[in-house]
Amino acid sequence: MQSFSELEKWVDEVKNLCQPDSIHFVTGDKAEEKSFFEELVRDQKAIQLNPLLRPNSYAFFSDPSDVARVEKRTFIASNKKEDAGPTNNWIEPQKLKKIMTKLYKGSMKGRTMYVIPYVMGPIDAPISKIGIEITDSLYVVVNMIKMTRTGTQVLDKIKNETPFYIGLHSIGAPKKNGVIDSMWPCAKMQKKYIAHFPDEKLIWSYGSGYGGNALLGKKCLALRIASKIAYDEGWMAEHMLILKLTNPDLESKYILGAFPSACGKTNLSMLIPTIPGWKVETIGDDIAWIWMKEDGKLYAINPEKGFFGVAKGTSYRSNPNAMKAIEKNTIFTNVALTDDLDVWWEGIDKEKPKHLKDWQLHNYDISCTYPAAHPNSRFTVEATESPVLANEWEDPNGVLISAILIGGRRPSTIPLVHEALSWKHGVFMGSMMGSEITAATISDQIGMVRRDPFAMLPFIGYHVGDYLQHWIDMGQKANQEFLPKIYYVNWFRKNDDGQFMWPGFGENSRVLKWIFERVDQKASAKLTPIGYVPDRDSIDLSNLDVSEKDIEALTEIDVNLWFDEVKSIRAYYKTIGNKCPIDLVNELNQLEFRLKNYVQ
Ligand SMILES: Nc1nc2c(ncn2[C@@H]2O[C@H](COP(=O)(O)OP(=O)(O)OP(=O)(O)O)[C@@H](O)[C@H]2O)c(=O)[nH]1
Ligand SMILES: O=C([O-])CC(=O)C(=O)O
Ligand SMILES: [Mn+2]
Repeated sequence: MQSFSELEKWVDEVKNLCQPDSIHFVTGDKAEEKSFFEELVRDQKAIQLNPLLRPNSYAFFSDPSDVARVEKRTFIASNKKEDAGPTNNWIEPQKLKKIMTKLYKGSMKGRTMYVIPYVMGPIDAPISKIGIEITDSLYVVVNMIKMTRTGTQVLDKIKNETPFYIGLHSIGAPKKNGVIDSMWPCAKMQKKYIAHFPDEKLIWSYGSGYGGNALLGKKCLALRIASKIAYDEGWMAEHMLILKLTNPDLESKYILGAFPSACGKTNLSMLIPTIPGWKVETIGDDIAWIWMKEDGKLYAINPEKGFFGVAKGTSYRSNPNAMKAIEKNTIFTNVALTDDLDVWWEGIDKEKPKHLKDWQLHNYDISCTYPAAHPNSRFTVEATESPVLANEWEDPNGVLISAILIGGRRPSTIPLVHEALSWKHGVFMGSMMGSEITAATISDQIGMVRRDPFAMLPFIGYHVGDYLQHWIDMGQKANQEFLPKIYYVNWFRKNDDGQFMWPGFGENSRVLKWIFERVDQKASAKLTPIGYVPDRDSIDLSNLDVSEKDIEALTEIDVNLWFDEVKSIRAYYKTIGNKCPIDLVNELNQLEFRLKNYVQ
């Protein structure tokens, strides 16, 4: 959409369709946010945490059917089926609109309809995008306020004819007269639809109130729709963290990391190095928008303004900076509650109290054997609460990218780190990336390995083959001298007892240091069929508590396992069909050739 009058017309249409009791335009000011939380507490939708322990913080508890993104109910309704590709659910757009229009009819009865003007990206960055979300969920509103730049200044931009993207969201639970609302009203699973119309750049979401299903700026706009816009316009929207790494000589580089949901982006983006003199600061923890400037170099911005992080497993030991960020002004979803109204989850430092309320607010004591917090429990907090936010985090010029990490949960085969031989080989590595399915998505296959190219499988708004070709093309267009190097990292390799061999978290700084020094051509490496791996002297393992045997295993290349991998990638490329880039098939053939000729 292009103009304020179009916006007014759309708001009016939605009002007539969804029939809310009232309409509220979100202004984004502090007094308004405060009154929203007061209303949420008064209506028993949220619990205010103990202000002495966790000031200005609130806990929400979702319906058990509404705890994560639902990929089965997520649709890319492109005009042509072919454009959605083999990795997306597709429905003919007119048919889907018909189904959803029926559902939206009267869906906001008894509720307020909120209009949220927001911008993804610093307000003046060249690739920032304006969005308008209409929602009937106040939970969504308070989360959007923390996660995006929201408010009246965005409407001013629209009045000045800046184009914008619209998204309609309803929890799909009209209030019935005389019936008391539940704490988290939403629709049944079969009625949830997270729909994208990429040809119109339109988002319709119905029936779920959770995270990436409902905060439409995040996965729906900043990834699925933006990935399609980026493909058409020649830039990239990626599921990546952005960090700033500074060495003891105070030289800095910016590094991106694509890991699937619940695979360590937030943790890496704010880690505290265990090696002296090094520093990591955060630019973003989930999404990066990447573009090429006239100098042929690649730059990135974080389109978000906050963190929607996994709570479970977060502790002062694993991620002290996240723990500090969430000491106040935080929204928690599906965590457990202590008797004195603070939060608790599995993996937090504090010992398990004798009594808790679990994430469904049931009494929970030591006799309970199931987890008290949901594995996908989350915190929402503004980036500015982080003690390690980089100064340039909202520089509209973006930051220059030196290296791109990709990775996931692979219990075997993939070593701790290896460097791509070239950009194309790096794209090959990204294309074959696999990971165990985690609790960030509702699935009956949690724990199984699936291919997840550049951690974007659930977020590519078009054909995966075109997406991979776009990656190759971006590298070809860039100034070759300044192309970021690509690294495959794996913090999750396991030993025969099923234990992680690499301590991870702060110790990952050792790998970051090697990468930093590789970019500067200071660290050495061993050339192997799969790429460059660190040799023993080039990676800093001083004062590290890992056995010789495990270090050996972490960097070992098991040729037989790699032959299995090649076979499996070949089968996977078949599923991409004739749009699978020929360059990637060549890379696969070359990998097989190098493996056959490898003498260890
Ligand atoms: N073993 C191990 N676990 C890790 C490491 N880094 C993160 N984790 C665990 O992985 C889980 C998810 O980590 P996050 O950093 O929240 O993952 P994310 O990629 O930001 O997840 P999304 O927000 O879903 O995109 C948490 O339970 C962490 O404790 C690591 O280096 N080693
Ligand atoms: O989108 C969500 O609900 C949370 C998230 O960051 C992810 O799953 O990658
Ligand atoms: Mn994510």
